[in-house]
Amino acid sequence: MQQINIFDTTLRDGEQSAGVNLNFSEKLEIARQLERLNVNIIEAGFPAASKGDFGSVKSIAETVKNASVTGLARAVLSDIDAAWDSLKGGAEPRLHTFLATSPIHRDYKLKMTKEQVVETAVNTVKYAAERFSIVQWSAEDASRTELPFLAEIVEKVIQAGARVINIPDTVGYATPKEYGEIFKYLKNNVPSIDKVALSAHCHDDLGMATANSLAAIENGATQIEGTINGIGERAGNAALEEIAVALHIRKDFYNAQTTLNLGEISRTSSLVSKLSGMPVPANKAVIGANAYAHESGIHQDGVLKEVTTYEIISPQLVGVQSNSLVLGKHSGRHAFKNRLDELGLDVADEDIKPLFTVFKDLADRKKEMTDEDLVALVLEEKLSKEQRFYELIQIQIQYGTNQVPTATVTLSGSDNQVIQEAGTGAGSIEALYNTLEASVNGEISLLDYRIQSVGAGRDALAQVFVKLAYQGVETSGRGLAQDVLEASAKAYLNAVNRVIYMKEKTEPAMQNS
Ligand SMILES: CC(=O)SCCNC(=O)CCNC(=O)[C@H](O)C(C)(C)COP(=O)(O)OP(=O)(O)OC[C@H]1O[C@@H](n2cnc3c(N)ncnc32)[C@H](O)[C@@H]1OP(=O)(O)O
Ligand SMILES: CC(C)C(=O)C(=O)O
Repeated sequence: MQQINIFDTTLRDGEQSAGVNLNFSEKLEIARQLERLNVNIIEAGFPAASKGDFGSVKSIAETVKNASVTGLARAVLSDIDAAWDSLKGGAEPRLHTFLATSPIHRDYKLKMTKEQVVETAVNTVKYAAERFSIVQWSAEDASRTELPFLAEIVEKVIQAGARVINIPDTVGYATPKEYGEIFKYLKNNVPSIDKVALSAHCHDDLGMATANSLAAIENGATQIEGTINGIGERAGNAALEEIAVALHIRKDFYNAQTTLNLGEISRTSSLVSKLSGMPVPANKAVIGANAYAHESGIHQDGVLKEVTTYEIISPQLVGVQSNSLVLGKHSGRHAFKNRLDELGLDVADEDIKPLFTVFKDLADRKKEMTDEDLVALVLEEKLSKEQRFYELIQIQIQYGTNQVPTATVTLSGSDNQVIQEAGTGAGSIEALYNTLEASVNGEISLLDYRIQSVGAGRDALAQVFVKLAYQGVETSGRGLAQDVLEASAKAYLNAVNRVIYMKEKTEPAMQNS
């Protein structure tokens, strides 16, 4: 199986993400985590860029023991000197130097002829090779470079002492087929190519960075450069976690492997996201919050029956604790029942169907049904099933800052007779409760009223608790609904029903005694 070296540039190209600025201790913390992840090479920064970069490359080189540390330098002697001064204390001083080769960069940016580009690259690689044990040379914008010229300069820098040749798709322009063909071309047209390792460095401007990196592996690359979470200049770099997991899951196809400790991926991703301030999109491959979450009923049913029906990566592989079946409006009965069982809610089989109907109705109005919602729903249904005498059919409340609040309620009472009442109050709840009191026949004193939201968010369910005295009995009631007024009405009727239920149960026994 082909061994693929992982070159992590989170601290260099990753830090080139707009808005990201990592301080010294943050860089060191990331470098230590990259060591735990077991990457092979850490590009710690661009020593000539600033004093801060110089200092952090130096201390990372001196601290990290299980990975080779490198720094970037232009084809400029003073850049190489700065890199040497920062890296020479490390175990294996290694330089990454680059010069653009494409006509656009030669003509407009560098203002150099082909000959000048070759001469500069060769001279600086020679200079670097006298100092560093390993020199990596990158042909910036290689994917937009004339192939014969690319082959020519690559051969010359190898002769000058480069040990690794990197072929960047600097602006994320290449397609996987084209990018793979560049590696194939170099393999066939550079006489000394077998003396060096070939490296791929892809950007994600067209969303093809991972695919391009894998295409390079198929065509002879043995080193892959990228960043954690794919952060980096513009649309970012290739996401290393995606490439490593793709190689692992599809080893049957790629026949290649990395040394990465895949179980550290989730931790590394969270650390980089936290310190860089770059959130990971929920749908991001491998490490997104939704990567192991199943939302729809058909998928959830499949996963419950056999997890591989819809899961090709086991979450534990990358250090994620477990998958999740998110309950919502797309969920089905299997997942619903499974979650109730997991929560230890004892629901008889015949009660699942009506409960599921209420669940779907609520889920239609909420983004996600939480465990708290389910517990509240089951308790509510159990309670109202046992003690239902008056049932709420409909309420309508009118409230305006300059008008008297008015409530209209429709209930069904014993023998399914329909009761309709209207009333007013000082506030919406009082209008509602005055009207309910008139509907249920008999005086009611409200002793306590509390409202609580179930879960967080604007779409949280409302749970209302009341304590009241009715027909000489004090009791409590609870109501759950999306709306606070509906929950209030349900809580009130729940308490009234309890009193009637208690009286019905206890009075015959009293009469017989
Ligand atoms: C594709 C990549 O990601 S490459 C890495 C990009 N990263 C960075 O640029 C971050 C660090 N950079 C910096 O801090 C600064 O740009 C520095 C310190 C390197 C240079 O700063 P300045 O001297 O002010 O130059 P400035 O950045 O404005 O322009 C870049 C100069 O380098 C030249 N240059 C660009 N690439 C190279 C190269 N590989 N080799 C030699 N010269 C180069 C440009 O042509 C330009 O030269 P000019 O001044 O003669 O026109
Ligand atoms: C310096 C090189 C490797 C680079 O970052 C690029 O071309 O994107």
